[in-house]
Amino acid sequence: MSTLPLFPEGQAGDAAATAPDGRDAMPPEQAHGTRRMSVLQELVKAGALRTLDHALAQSLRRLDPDTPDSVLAAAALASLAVASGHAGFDPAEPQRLVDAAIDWPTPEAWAAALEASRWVARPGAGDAESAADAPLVYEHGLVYLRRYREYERRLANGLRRIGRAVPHTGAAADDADDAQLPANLAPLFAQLFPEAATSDDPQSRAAAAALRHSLLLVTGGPGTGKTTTITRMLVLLAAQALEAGAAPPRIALAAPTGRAAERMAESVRNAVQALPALGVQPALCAQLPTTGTTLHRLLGTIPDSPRFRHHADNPLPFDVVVVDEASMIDLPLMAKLVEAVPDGARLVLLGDPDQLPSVEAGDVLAGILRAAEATAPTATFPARHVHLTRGYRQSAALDLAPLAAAVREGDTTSALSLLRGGELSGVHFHEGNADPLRSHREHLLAHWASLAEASDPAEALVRASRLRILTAVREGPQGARGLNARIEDMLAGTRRGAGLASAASRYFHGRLLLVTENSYRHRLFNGDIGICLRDDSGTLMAWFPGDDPRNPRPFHPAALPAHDSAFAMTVHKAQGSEFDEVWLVLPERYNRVLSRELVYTGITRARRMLHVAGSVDVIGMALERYARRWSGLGWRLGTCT
Ligand SMILES: Nc1ncnc2c1ncn2[C@@H]1O[C@H](COP(=O)(O)OP(=O)(O)OP(=O)(O)O)[C@@H](O)[C@H]1O
Repeated sequence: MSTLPLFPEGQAGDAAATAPDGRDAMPPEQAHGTRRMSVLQELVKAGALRTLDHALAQSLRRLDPDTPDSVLAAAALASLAVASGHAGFDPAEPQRLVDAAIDWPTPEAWAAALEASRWVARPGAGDAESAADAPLVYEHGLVYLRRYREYERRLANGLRRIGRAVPHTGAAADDADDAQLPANLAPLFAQLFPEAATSDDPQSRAAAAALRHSLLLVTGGPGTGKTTTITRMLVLLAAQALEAGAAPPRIALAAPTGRAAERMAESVRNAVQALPALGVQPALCAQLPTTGTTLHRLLGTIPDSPRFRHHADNPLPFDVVVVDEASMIDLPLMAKLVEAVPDGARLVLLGDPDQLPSVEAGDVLAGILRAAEATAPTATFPARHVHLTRGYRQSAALDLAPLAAAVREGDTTSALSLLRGGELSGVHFHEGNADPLRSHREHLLAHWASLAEASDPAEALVRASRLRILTAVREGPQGARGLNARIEDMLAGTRRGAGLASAASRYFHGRLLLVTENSYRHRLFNGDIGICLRDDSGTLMAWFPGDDPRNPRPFHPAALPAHDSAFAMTVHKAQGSEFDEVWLVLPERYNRVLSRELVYTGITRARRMLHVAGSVDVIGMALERYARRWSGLGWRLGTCT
């Protein structure tokens, strides 16, 4: 059997060398007169497949013309599933992926065809590698592209390895009570967590668990103290090493995007500054890291390669790896991260599980959490999970918590009555308003025009984060693309001496940019935001944040990786960022991407003021939908069915 060059890693979109010809051979089912059109043909006709998905099915058929139509369709759908955020495709619920009227095979017939196919591997056990010559894997009810099945398997194995190991520093992970601290740390613990003495304080529970366990999950909404807790936990680990006469722990702080890494480092610095007031010695505080890095930088990108310098055979040189915004990490990246964590090191994942899962194959954090919930710490998946619920960042200006809770729970009645009631400070509902660019033109335009007047690029980037339009969709009248085009026209009209003609020039002084692909060469990553401004010599450059926030890095606009404008951006792209004032603009009609996670993620990006523009019907439909993803991770971790 020939091995197919399917889906070069990280370049799924480029692999579509074959354009769909729309002429699918007559499927065996049709030859027997049972259906008029093959499932694959129906999918193509419905416009459900991407070129790449169809090309995969076509290559299988070229290699073996007898491949049943249902297997070809399953291959195309497994490919489409990854692009829709799933790890694999469930043939028992195809309408969850494609909601066109398709004459689907019965789950039984589909399963039988998959089981009999030469293209489909059926590994004997969840942790066994699947045969390299079969491009698909059918396992535990899901059809996977082999590569993604392998990522899932490697991730599960890696998590188990980390969780079972005895941490380098600290007490062994055993079944003793987490709250039982090493006696010599008790005084410091009491200083760090004064509330633990009088109440059941989940922050202190998380820190105590971290002393005993190598794999810790700390979750909670914005401002619930995840970073503060972890900073205090790191103090405990540093103190423990000091007492034992060991070297200080080597600690890495990382996040999936540069922006999130920066925010995390800033929160850690703030938390460290508060430590002396709690009586912590400055010498201990000095051992904590003050900078964060992206996961890509941590793992060491190799130019033009999806592989990293650090992996199982060249692990990261750290004893503790703390990763923020873990809900944004997709399956391939999480698998690579986990494999690069050395034996005996700790991995701490922080995140908000109610946010949107990663756009790419994911729901990884949710899968890990489900497994951690379902198991005792000594079982097959020894992870500790602490969920923080009390919000500490109560801004007097913005009373978001009640609305965020209603949205998170899908409680449409409460969410709408809170929005309409107008009593939450800082929250403004523009019911039925489909065009805030028109209704609030002056206010919005004044903000964008001010970017071009900043004294330097660093100041312009700070100003840029003061206001952002967030959209659910990219296309359509309420989509980021159309709004950006209109905003650019509006700005062109305001520029002195500039007629509309200058709107045609793509790059202009004050244009906000959003990078839409990872470029390891530029060290620019999907979601990074920059601004076009003229430098001292009058040359227009694109400025992006660097390691030092005071010194953004200039790039020639023509040399940038793929990018869009960023005056308006999708909620997906805004994950990990916060803005003083958020305008969440919802589409006029229901769209598949709407879900309660999307609305939750969108509204929780606001720091001081939130505007929601949309209809009651669309909000209601969004809150009814839960962005559940197909994943075998929970099952693979040995606990879920
Ligand atoms: N136990 C506590 N007592 C008082 N203030 C606290 C406590 N824990 C956290 N805070 C404060 O709450 C704010 C938010 O904390 P922190 O940044 O740790 O939250 P977070 O969950 O990491 O937030 P985000 O999700 O935005 O990253 C900070 O100002 C912090 O000082």
